[in-house]
Amino acid sequence: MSAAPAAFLASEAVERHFPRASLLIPSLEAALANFSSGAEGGVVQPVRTVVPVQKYNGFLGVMPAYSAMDDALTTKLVTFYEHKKDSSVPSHQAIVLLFDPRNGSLKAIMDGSIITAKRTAAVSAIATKFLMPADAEVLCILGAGVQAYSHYEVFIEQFSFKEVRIWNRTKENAVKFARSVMGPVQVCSSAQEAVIGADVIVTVTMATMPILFGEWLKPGAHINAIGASRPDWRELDDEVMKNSVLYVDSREAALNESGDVILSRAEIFAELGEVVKGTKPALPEKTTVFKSLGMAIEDTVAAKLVYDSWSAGN
Ligand SMILES: NC(=O)C1=CN([C@@H]2O[C@H](COP(=O)(O)OP(=O)(O)OC[C@H]3O[C@@H](n4cnc5c(N)ncnc54)[C@H](O)[C@@H]3O)[C@@H](O)[C@H]2O)C=CC1
Ligand SMILES: O=C([O-])C1=[NH+]CCC1
Repeated sequence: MSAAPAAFLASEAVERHFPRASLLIPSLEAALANFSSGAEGGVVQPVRTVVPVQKYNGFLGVMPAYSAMDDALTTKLVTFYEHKKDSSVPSHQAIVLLFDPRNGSLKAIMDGSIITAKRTAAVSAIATKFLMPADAEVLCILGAGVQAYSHYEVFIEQFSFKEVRIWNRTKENAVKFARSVMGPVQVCSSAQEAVIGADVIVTVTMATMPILFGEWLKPGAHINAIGASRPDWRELDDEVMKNSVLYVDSREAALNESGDVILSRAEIFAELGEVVKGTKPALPEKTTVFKSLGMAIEDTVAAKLVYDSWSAGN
């Protein structure tokens, strides 16, 4: 007897079954808490394997995870390449494979790019809910790529900022961003101009050297640091790292993969999952950094959401 053929869910299907990042917030909060609960949480997730493709300035990441609570088993394959200016190919491409955990059969192959964009933004929204200052009014986004759009969408839905600012290395992409999203966005000519006075900052660039400097920060600001996922890459300078309370998605990953954490030698205060569980405090009155590297378990719960909706015929 052979297993039923795996379903293929292309990006349109994934989008249809996962139309808003916020749909994933409850299951992501549970997954983050389970991840930070050790063996009791039932999450098995090794630090991802990353294969450098040096000749072409690219990387292949392999991200497997199993969640006993969700009874879901996946692996994501994600490539990330430094953007060539004239490239029509996205810098990040991904697929997620969903297996039947009872027998190892492949149940589905799905586009992973939308999942990556939305689950990352949803995790940042969770961190922001806990860590942003009580009277946050100004949101600043540094970068204008895929993650900038997904973060904007969920942040505008979940919070009520009075002002949104964007800066991008290539200004025309920041202008394009401001023209294509629903609400008003102020395009800034420098990162410094965008950051000064901001309450919540999202760094979503492919920078390998700092683009955010501590001297610009408003005390009490909250930063979601999403890029710089290699041990020798930075988005934040030492002053940001040393003068903030540092939260991470995974301690183990941060100490292996994050240049911002490794090179600054900043002390990790807590995993976000510990804050969700209530075993470590959120300190929204302090200047805080959430250093996100992206976890396989986030893809697992997203793939389950998509597959369950698809198989129910929604
Ligand atoms: N933490 C997580 O879970 C995840 C993190 N990421 C990371 O988020 C970042 C953004 O990803 P996407 O939006 O998908 O990429 P993208 O290629 O769509 O956008 C990248 C943006 O960075 C800008 N940029 C490129 N080089 C730069 C430099 N040297 N200095 C300043 N800006 C620069 C580009 O102009 C563009 O606006 C990347 O670093 C990516 O690896 C991506 C997926 C998940
Ligand atoms: O979690 C993820 O998929 C990634 N993090 C950095 C590059 C891709």
